[in-house]
Amino acid sequence: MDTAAVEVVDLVKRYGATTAVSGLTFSARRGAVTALLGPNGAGKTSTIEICEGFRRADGGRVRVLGLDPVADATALKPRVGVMPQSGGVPTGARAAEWLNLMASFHASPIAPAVLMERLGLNSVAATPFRRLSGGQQQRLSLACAVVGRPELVFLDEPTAGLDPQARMATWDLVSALREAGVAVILSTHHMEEAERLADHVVIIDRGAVVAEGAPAALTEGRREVCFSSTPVDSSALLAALPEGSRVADGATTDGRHEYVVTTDDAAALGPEFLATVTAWCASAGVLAEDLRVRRRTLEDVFLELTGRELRDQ
Ligand SMILES: Nc1ncnc2c1ncn2[C@@H]1O[C@H](COP(=O)(O)OP(=O)(O)OP(=O)(O)O)[C@@H](O)[C@H]1O
Repeated sequence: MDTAAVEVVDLVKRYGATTAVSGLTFSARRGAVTALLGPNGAGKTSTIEICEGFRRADGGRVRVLGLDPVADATALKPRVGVMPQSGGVPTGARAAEWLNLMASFHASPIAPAVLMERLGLNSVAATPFRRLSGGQQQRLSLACAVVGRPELVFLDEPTAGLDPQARMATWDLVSALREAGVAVILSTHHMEEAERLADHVVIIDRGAVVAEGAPAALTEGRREVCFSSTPVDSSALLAALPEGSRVADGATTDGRHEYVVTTDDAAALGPEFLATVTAWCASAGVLAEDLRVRRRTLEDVFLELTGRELRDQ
């Protein structure tokens, strides 16, 4: 039982000339929630589908519950739940009938009625899949993924497009799975989702891991000094700060500017750094309004690592 739930080493996946995954390495613990975060096209779905045994890798090594997802697919099937990004249920299948059928394939499933209730699907129990709303389709796919009490479940963007109530119900279910000892691998674009649910976050960009750790560890010690004022000479402020500092200058609609000052060396952003910023403001005759030292969020860290610009993949 001490093997990882999922172990991915130097994974490579190509589609023709596109390298979707290029040397990706991470591992996911049993009984923990691991979130894969990354911009569109980062390679999350490709990685998940290889772990699910739906796609073959072009290089590297993947182990799921200690087994090979393709060669050992039969042994893994009853132990692993899968919620794909879309589909997975025949369009004509009625919600409750399909979930009952999925439950019948497992030795000791969760009662389908309990899942239907928990995920707010009772009112559409007799509705064919194609007539469900997008959010209802997702919730039915989630129910199908977990009904067999899997040891490991893959959830590819489980809350994309869900309303706040459905998102909360999904988060509660993921937390309950974790408490029951299930390993959950989820891909998401929601930073709050990763921060609230994940024990371990893997930030992926251009097919490789750019950072990983517990959400608190990823933001640990990362701070920035923020203030607003009339426009200042930000390059002069930068020159007064230690090497590795950065000053972001954002104009606001009322003609004032929001300044965000930070440094690459997290340990350097202490009382002296703040004093240097305020001393410079004093010398330049600048009244720094709303001055504060802010802890950086996972979203700040994510954008810093993966960039702010939209990409043409
Ligand atoms: N079947 C395919 N054929 C060709 N290219 C593909 C295929 N599937 C994915 N790709 C490409 O591989 C890259 C990675 O895609 P992937 O879906 O794995 O990323 P992702 O991180 O899941 O993205 P998103 O957040 O948008 O779902 C993208 O450039 C995508 O266009």
